[in-house]
Amino acid sequence: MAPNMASESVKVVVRCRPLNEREKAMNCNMVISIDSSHCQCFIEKPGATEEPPKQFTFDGTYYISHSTEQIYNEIAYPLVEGVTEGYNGTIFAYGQTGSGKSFTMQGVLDPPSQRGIIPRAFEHIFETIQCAENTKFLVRASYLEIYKEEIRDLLGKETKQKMELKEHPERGVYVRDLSMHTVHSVGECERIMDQGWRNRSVGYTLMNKDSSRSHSIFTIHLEICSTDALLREYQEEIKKL
Ligand SMILES: Nc1ncnc2c1ncn2[C@@H]1O[C@H](COP(=O)(O)OP(=O)(O)OP(=O)(O)O)[C@@H](O)[C@H]1O
Repeated sequence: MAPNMASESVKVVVRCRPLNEREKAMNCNMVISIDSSHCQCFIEKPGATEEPPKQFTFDGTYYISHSTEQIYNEIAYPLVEGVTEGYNGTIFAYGQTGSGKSFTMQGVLDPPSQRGIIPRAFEHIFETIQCAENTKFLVRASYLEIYKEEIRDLLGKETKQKMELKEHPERGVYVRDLSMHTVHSVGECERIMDQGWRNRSVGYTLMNKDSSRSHSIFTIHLEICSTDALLREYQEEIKKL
């Protein structure tokens, strides 16, 4: 873990992907190099070798040799651990088309080290649930897409229907009637993720032949309840009778 990372509530990390087929065919060179131990990223200006590279510092820097497993363990693990303790957490993947957002969040099955952050979070949460004593968990998932300024429920009955954005004085901003799906296992979560993924708006861009063309938000809602508290409540009710 990079120095001071544990104390930051917002961490910004950068991941560099390998050249794609199109870039290789155009004989492009890598212009990025990374010093992971100092969380630094260097960008050279192509053709200007005499100019010093531009230097940027992040909370974490990952090169083409790094796996999603490593990113999960260093960045996402503490955040998801916080969620299992009742805190809110968000992982926000940002970058131009073809930069590797889906590769990082959704991931691939092979090699296993490149499984995505979302399925790793499912596994992490269900492992916690299995080990927890005297605690009951309710896990629900929702998945929406924002495409051309319109919101769609990727897990709803009518995935093309435009949803409404609302604001509540206590709950904050929310999407009215967004479907929530109770999940009991990692497998069920994966099925829901795949189902929503198939409903996304996709298309071709010059940088990515399988571009998703939209923004999407996958949310895992976790309700945690101590069974001791439940038992006490139940005993109180019995006393009243
Ligand atoms: N770290 C990586 N290692 C190997 N291949 C990668 C890596 N990152 C991305 N790729 C490959 O690059 C291509 C584009 O990645 P991806 O679809 O994840 O981009 P994206 O940012 O989600 O794009 P869009 O916004 O257009 O949906 C994919 O073929 C993906 O497999």
